[in-house]
Amino acid sequence: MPNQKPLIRIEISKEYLNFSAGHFTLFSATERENLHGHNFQVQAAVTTTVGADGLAFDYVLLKRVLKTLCDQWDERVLLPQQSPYLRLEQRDGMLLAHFADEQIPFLHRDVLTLPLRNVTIEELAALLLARLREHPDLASRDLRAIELGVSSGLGQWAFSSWEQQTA
Ligand SMILES: Nc1nc2c(c(=O)[nH]1)N=C([C@H](O)[C@H](O)COP(=O)(O)OP(=O)(O)OP(=O)(O)O)CN2
Repeated sequence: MPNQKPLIRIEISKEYLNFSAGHFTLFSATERENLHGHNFQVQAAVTTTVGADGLAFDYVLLKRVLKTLCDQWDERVLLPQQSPYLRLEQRDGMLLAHFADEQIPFLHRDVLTLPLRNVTIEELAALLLARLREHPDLASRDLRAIELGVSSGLGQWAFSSWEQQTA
């Protein structure tokens, strides 16, 4: 067995890693929730190696990246760009969301569209994981696995995970 460095899992779950956002879940081409909001909570765990100095990497860096990502979504209504049920249209300085026979207007300052099929905790977790993975501050880290969780309320989480494929 080659001399492999020990792996360690570092978990970050801080109260301030959250974002308050509005959304509505789309259940079909004709059924959706009313617009409402959650205080979404975020947590993450990374699996990495530990150096000869007993340090994996300064996890403050991970907390900073997670906070930056949360802040980007905070205090906005989140809309999916890739839903099969929702069409987004720019008209008269507004963003119109077309759903079934409804036209839902939003001011640009209040809304953020995301490359998602639906604004669900599972889709939000997957997108946050992708953005964490591609963040330049983490690119040089020897990350072997990442798990990212998003919660829409106490006791309900979705976790998206990535693991380095061994050759
Ligand atoms: N698979 C998913 N299903 C649902 C999601 C989701 O993200 N993924 N989201 C919702 C809604 O956002 C809904 O607002 C959540 O409803 P609810 O469970 O009632 O939320 P509460 O925090 O109020 O939970 P309580 O059990 O009522 O305390 C629905 N489905």
